[in-house]
Amino acid sequence: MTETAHRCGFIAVVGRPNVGKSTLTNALIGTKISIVSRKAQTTRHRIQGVLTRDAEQFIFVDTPGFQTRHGGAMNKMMNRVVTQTLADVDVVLFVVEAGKWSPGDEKLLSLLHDPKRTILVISKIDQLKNRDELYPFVARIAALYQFDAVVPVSSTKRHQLDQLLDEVAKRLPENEPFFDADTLTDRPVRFIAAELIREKIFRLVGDELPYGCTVVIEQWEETEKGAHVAACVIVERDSHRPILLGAGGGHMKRIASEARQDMTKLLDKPVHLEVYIKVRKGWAEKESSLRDLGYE
Ligand SMILES: Nc1nc2c(ncn2[C@@H]2O[C@H](COP(=O)(O)OP(=O)(O)OP(=O)(O)O)[C@@H](O)[C@H]2O)c(=O)[nH]1
Repeated sequence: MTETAHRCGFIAVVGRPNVGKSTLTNALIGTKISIVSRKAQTTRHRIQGVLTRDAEQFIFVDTPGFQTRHGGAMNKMMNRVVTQTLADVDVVLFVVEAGKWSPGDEKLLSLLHDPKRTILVISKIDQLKNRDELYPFVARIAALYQFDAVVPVSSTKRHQLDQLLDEVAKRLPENEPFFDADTLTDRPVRFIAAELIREKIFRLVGDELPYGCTVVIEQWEETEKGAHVAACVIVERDSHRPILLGAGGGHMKRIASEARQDMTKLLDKPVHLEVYIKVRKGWAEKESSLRDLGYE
């Protein structure tokens, strides 16, 4: 490949809770998500978002939570999952809050093992009262681990985000884009919200539920303080309803709760979410039904 070859790869953002991982990821990729979540799940990683530039495609993946609270076997197992994810991606962004190094950071650091692909991101630098503190802080962490690069950022003020992307880009492998531009969307949040519910359904009961399932947002009331969303999951057969509900409605509760959490992050405000199930027999075959649901 030539020097100008296209680059594409997977990136994991790790750090202890509250260091600003989600804010950073959202600031980097915006709300551009892949509408091929169904397909994406069959790969090793769960795709969180994709950023496409002329010469690079950045695919951000979810990293399972790092566990320090549970001891023994549980802890070991969780940490193995984290280590595995980090070993599978092309670039790791290790996020540490400016001026705040803690035992939690140190534990997580011990799970990293390929320094060539790991960038130390110092977050929330806008909160630092004295910029002179930054250098000794970085030096202290860099002494513990051989990071490949260090980039201080502010996600809220959008400082140094392009520099960070440039550092990531250099470390992505030469690949053609994995996603076509037209499978990526910055369609309105309502669409993304429906997509989030659909994604949870596929993750939880995708194997048991045939293709005939769609999600329609029926009600959307949003104020500065919060949002009230009512969504309807349309299935093809009566027999699909209990699959979706699960024992004691457990599946549906989990789907709604996880989707609500994601929507809260997306909208950055509290969300009240109601999810209903409707059976519309044979909807997938009926042209008129498809038009009702917004498909042309
Ligand atoms: N001032 C400032 N605050 C930030 C910045 N980035 C994140 N924050 C704030 O830090 C808090 C935590 O941010 P999150 O992005 O939720 O952190 P996280 O690491 O994803 O947290 P978990 O989901 O708990 O792991 C929020 O209140 C953010 O608004 C930044 O660049 N500057």
